Amino acid sequence: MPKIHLEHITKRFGRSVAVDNLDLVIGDREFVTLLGPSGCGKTTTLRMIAGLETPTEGDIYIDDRCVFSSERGIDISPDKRDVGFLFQNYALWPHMTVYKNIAFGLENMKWEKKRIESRVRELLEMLRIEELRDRYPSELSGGQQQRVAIARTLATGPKILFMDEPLSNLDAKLRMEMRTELKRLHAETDSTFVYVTHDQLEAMTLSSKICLLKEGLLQQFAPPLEVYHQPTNLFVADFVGSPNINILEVTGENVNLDEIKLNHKLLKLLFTPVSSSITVQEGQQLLLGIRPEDIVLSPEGTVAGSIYSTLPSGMETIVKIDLGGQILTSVVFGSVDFAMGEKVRLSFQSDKNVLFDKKSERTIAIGKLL
Ligand SMILES: Nc1ncnc2c1ncn2[C@@H]1O[C@H](COP(=O)(O)OP(=O)(O)OP(=O)(O)O)[C@@H](O)[C@H]1O
Repeated sequence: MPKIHLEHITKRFGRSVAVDNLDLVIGDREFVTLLGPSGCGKTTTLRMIAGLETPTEGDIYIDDRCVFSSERGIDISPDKRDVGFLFQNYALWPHMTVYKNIAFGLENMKWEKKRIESRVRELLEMLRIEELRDRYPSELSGGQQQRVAIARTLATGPKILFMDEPLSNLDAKLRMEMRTELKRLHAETDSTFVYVTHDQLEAMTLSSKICLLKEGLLQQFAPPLEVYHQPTNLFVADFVGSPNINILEVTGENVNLDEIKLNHKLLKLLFTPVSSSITVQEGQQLLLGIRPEDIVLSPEGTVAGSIYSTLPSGMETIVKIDLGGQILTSVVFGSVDFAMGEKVRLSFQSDKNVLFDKKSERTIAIGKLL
C-alpha cells in the first residue's frame, strides 16, 4: 500500500512557482531523497507533505487518508499526520540530560514510566549512545548530539520521518559515519524516510529512491542506480556522479544509431532507444554521455588521444585526455602517472553510454560503443 501519495501538487509563492504539478508515490518503508540544486523546491515539497506548508493546488494522501485537498478544503495539521522531523538545527534542550531529551515526547504523551524507560533504553542502544544517557548536550560532540536528536525524533515511532539536510552541520568524517548509521537505522525501524539534500553522493548512497527536481519540476523518480545509468535527460546525467559524466558532441551525418565519428574514428553503436517511437534523423545533433569509470586506457584501445593532465589521489587517479580538442575525464583505480602530452589509446567498456538529443536534452538511447 503506498504510504504517501502526491497528486498534481503545485506551490506558488506570489508569481513564482516553487513546485510545479508534482505527482509522486512513496511506498511504505522507503527511503526517498528529494535531490536537486538550491531553490529547486525540495524543502517546500517536504514541508507540504509534513503539513508545514499549504500547497496552492493538489491532493496529498498518507496511508490512503487524504491529509490535504485544495478542492475539498482538507488540511490536516502536522501533529495529526503521525510524522516526525529532524532538521538542520536539531537543538536539544540544554537543561535536560540525554535520557530526558529522548523521554520528553513520551512523557508528554503520558506514557507509563516503565514503558518510557524501556523505549529510551532501546533507542540508546539502537544509536549506540548508551554511555551518554546522563550527560547534558553541552558535554556532547556534534555527532553525538545528532544521534540524540535522531533518537528523540524516533522515540514516538512516527510512521514517516522527515529530514531536511540533517547532516550538513557535521564535518566530512562525521557525515560519512552518520550516513552509515542512518541507513542502518532505516532498516531497523518501520518508518518511511523522506530526506532532503543537495548532495548527490548522500542521495546515491542512502536512498531506495531519488526524486530529482529542477526548478520545481520532477526530472526523475527512480532507484539511485537507475538514475545513474538510465538518466531521463542531460540534467539528471550531469547532476549525479563525481567526476561528472563526459558529454561529447557527436557529428550529425555519421549518426543513425549505428555509427558515430569520434576524433576521426568511426565507432559502432549498439544502442537501444529508450522508447519505440524514437527515430534519429540524418543530421540530428546528438550528445554522447560516457561515465569516467567506463573509459579504459590500454594499448588495444580503439580511439587515440593524448594526456591532458593526471590527478592521482591515492585510491584512484583522475586522468584527463585530449581527444581532438574535446577533454575527456576518466577514473583509474589506484595510482597511475602519465606525462603531459603522452599518446594513449582508449576504449569504452560499458553498455550504459547515453545518447541525448542535443536540442531537447532528452535521453534517446542507451548502449555500447564498439
Ligand atoms: N516563504 C517563501 N516565500 C517566497 N518564496 C519562497 C518561500 N519559500 C521558498 N520560496 C522559494 O521557492 C523556491 C523553492 O524553495 P525551496 O526552499 O523549496 O528550495 P530548496 O530546493 O529546498 O533549496 P535549498 O537547497 O537552497 O534549501 C525558491 O525559489 C525559494 O526562493
